[in-house]
Amino acid sequence: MRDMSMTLDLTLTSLLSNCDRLQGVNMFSQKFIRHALLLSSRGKSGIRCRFRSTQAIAEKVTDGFVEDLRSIVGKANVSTAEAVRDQHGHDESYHETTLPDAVVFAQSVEHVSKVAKLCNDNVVPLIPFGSGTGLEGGINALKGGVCLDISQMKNVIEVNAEDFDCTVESGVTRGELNSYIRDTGLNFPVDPGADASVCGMCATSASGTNAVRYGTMRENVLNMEVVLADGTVLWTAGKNKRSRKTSAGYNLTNLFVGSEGTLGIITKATIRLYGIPEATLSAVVHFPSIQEAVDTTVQVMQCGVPIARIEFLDEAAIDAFNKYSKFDMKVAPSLFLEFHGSPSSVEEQKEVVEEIAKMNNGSNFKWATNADERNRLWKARHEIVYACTALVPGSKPYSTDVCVPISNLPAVIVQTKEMLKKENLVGPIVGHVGDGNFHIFFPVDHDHPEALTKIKAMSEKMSLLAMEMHGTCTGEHGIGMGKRELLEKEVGIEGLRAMQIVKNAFDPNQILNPGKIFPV
Ligand SMILES: Cc1cc2c(cc1C)N(C[C@H](O)[C@H](O)[C@H](O)COP(=O)(O)OP(=O)(O)OC[C@H]1O[C@@H](n3cnc4c(N)ncnc43)[C@H](O)[C@@H]1O)c1[nH]c(=O)[nH]c(=O)c1N2
Ligand SMILES: O=C(O)C(=O)Cc1ccccc1
Ligand SMILES: [Mn+2]
Repeated sequence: MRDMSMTLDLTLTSLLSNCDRLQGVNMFSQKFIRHALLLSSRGKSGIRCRFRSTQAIAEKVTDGFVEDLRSIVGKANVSTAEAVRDQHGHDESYHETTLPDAVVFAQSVEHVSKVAKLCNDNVVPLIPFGSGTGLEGGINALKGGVCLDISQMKNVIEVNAEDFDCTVESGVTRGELNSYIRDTGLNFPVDPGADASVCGMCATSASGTNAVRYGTMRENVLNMEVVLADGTVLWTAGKNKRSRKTSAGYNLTNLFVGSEGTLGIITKATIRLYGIPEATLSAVVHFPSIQEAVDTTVQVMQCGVPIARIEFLDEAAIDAFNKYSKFDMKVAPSLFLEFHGSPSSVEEQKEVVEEIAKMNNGSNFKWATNADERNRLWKARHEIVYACTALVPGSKPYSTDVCVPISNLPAVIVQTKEMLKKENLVGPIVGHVGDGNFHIFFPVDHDHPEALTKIKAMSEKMSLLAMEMHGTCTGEHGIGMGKRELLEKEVGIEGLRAMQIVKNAFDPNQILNPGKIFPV
């Protein structure tokens, strides 16, 4: 990697030689900027990073640049059509669309590397696009530029069934992978509700309903092929490596997990697989209060039951769930459970959990033993966002995503519910409560900006409460656009600065997904 002074020189050179960017700035400011840049190049100013992060991005997707993109990936794999740019300018959340100038459909890592180099040389923003299912505006092109869609790279490179691992290209989704490996008796259990790309899941450090048993992406990625901003291709744990453990230097794999497209483009991932359990049993149980449902969860976890799924839905979420997925469950705070293991272990887990739930006044246990019933239940759980969205036609999802140590979960959920009542806000609550993680769903209608202001204030309050209770503002959706202002509060100014140093070292020209993660 280049050293920092060289980086700065390059940045300054490209800034000073591209004065078209300064045209909208008045003469006095232009003079000041030039002077400041020259001073900073001589090490006399503390504003270096500032200019790098805010001024270094050019909007230079000219016809010539688009031709250069076409010469790399072929004419058919570049689009500047408005509909295509629109489709790539937003994810599934409420964040309003911001269009890239061009969309490139990469077919190989060589394409990705050459496109990155071209963008870097021309200081053009580059935004990796997995499958567009994110919930924090991660793919919005805040500064225009090139959206790099890597969803067509769909090879499963290898499956090492005997080692319980496999390597996939960036476009393979978790559903596609699980269909592909079905005959091996293995599966990849990490399951955000959507059929996201595995590499996109690495990029957001995704998890979902069964992280409580199998971990999040962080625990399940062994290695990744990554393309850096300047086109360099590397493997985070070394080429062809897939050992379960390593103490070899810095953990680059973990650095790229959760980097949200801001440090590099993940073109392949080597991930862990698990045996499909011999026996599986699902259940639903209802409670008189949220407190009793969540207390049950805490006690189940504290008893060390190796539960595969323990999901909370409050009465508002159950109501939406019933209406959308045609169930008729009791409208009450509920837990959806799943046990995996040998028949005897599943039976033992069932007995312990049933007893704990009954002690907390859980009732109306319904057991789903056959695969069709179970699949119907979990499909509907995964569609809860759409169920909630359907309550307010024309709305888009705003999700909160706090996560706290399990013993603090009952207090945080109960206080959150009280805050909702006080603010007169409607928001179904669902949670991966075994991990101490839960979401409030807020429907956002962009015709009512005042409602969005209120929702944002509530979301911030919740995040601050979670942090106070030793938790995080995002357990699994990432910072994206929505949580940028909370990052410093969570990791402290020193933590934020360390992250910025890492960002600047990997992406000196600030081309990779600009405007994400870091506060504006
Ligand atoms: C109905 C529903 C339900 C859920 C969720 C979504 C939806 C629609 N999600 C969120 C979502 O599925 C999750 O964030 C995925 O990991 C996003 O993967 P995509 O491939 O869609 O990334 P997407 O294309 O949306 O990109 C997300 C971010 O990652 C970056 N990125 C994507 N691919 C990359 C790559 N190959 N290299 C580098 N950067 C890349 C992008 O630049 C962006 O910043 C979720 N999540 C969760 O954790 N738990 C859950 O329970 C749910 N539930
Ligand atoms: O279903 C989930 O677990 C999610 O993470 C998605 C989500 C988003 C917003 C509210 C509820 C659920
Ligand atoms: Mn979730």
